[in-house]
Amino acid sequence: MIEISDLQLSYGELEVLNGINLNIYDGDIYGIIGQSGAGKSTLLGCINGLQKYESGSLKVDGIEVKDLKKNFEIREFRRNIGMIFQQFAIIDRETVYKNIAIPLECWKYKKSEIDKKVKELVRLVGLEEKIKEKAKNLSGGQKQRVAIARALALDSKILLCDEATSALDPKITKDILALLRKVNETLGVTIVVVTHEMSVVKQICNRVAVLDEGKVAVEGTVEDILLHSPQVFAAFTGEDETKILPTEGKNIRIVYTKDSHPEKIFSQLSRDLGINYTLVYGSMDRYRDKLMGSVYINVDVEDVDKVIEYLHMKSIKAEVV
Ligand SMILES: Nc1ncnc2c1ncn2[C@@H]1O[C@H](COP(=O)(O)OP(=O)(O)OP(=O)(O)O)[C@@H](O)[C@H]1O
Repeated sequence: MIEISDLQLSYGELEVLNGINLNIYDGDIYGIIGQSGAGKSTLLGCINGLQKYESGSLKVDGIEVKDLKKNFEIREFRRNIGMIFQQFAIIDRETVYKNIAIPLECWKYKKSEIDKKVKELVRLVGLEEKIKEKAKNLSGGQKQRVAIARALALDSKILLCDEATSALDPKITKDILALLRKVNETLGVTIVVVTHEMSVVKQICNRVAVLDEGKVAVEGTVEDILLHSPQVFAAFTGEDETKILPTEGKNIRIVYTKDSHPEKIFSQLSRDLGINYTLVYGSMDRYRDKLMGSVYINVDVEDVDKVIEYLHMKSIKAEVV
């Protein structure tokens, strides 16, 4: 578990982390999203001990990271934390095999163990056929697969991803995110994903923190935020749905959840209540494997209470916006 409380870090006058509080639980795929300069990479650097925070606490499995002083303590600590980057950071002139073997060689594993582990990992990341290929001859997506395999070579329990898909096209991004999900599900690795892309959060994260000017602006499960306060994400998607709603009458947001698909209600609503309404706008999203979203309807001011009461009676989530 990663426990962060009141974390502060400045570069000279610039306060980059300004009281960060969040917990990342074992098995999470945790998204840290924010605009450029919000402090996301700095926070990742604190988690793996590369950045020294000034005050507050950051514990990984109970170990206060800033208390690690001796080289061997730091090395042992980092062994459990793999990291991947936007630009892959693998050695182009070496083969796929060698790139994955390097951390194992550094830790003086036996040749036979290295061989077994590297072969297991290339299978996991789907690169068996490229095992002898030089990294420079690989595509971006394949390079990121090598980087993931290398990051997991020492059986890391935590994988930190710093904009790991930002240099990839959408289809390859999807494949890499699916691979990260497989790593999380099959190996139980906790994954922390730093990104400025909402689509990345929606595809794989279970929890998310929105970082703004060195503070956590919002934190919670992605599902809850998508359902209850999607406007939080508007800055990242560029789609603030509430801006296009009519200014007359009252707008009601009806939410699709994993348990309720309210489409049937649209034909019944007018009939049962004897009122008119306008279907204004709807947006559907995939969140991991589910379809989620909301539909906005516009009703006359005098009808709003009975519409809300009716929807709630039918166990449909709805609110006036
Ligand atoms: N070594 C450093 N010295 C001085 N300032 C720094 C240093 N590293 C980062 N900064 C500044 O700290 C702020 C936060 O940087 P950081 O890289 O953590 O943000 P970020 O949210 O990851 O941004 P991006 O998405 O652009 O990578 C930025 O204003 C950056 O210019």
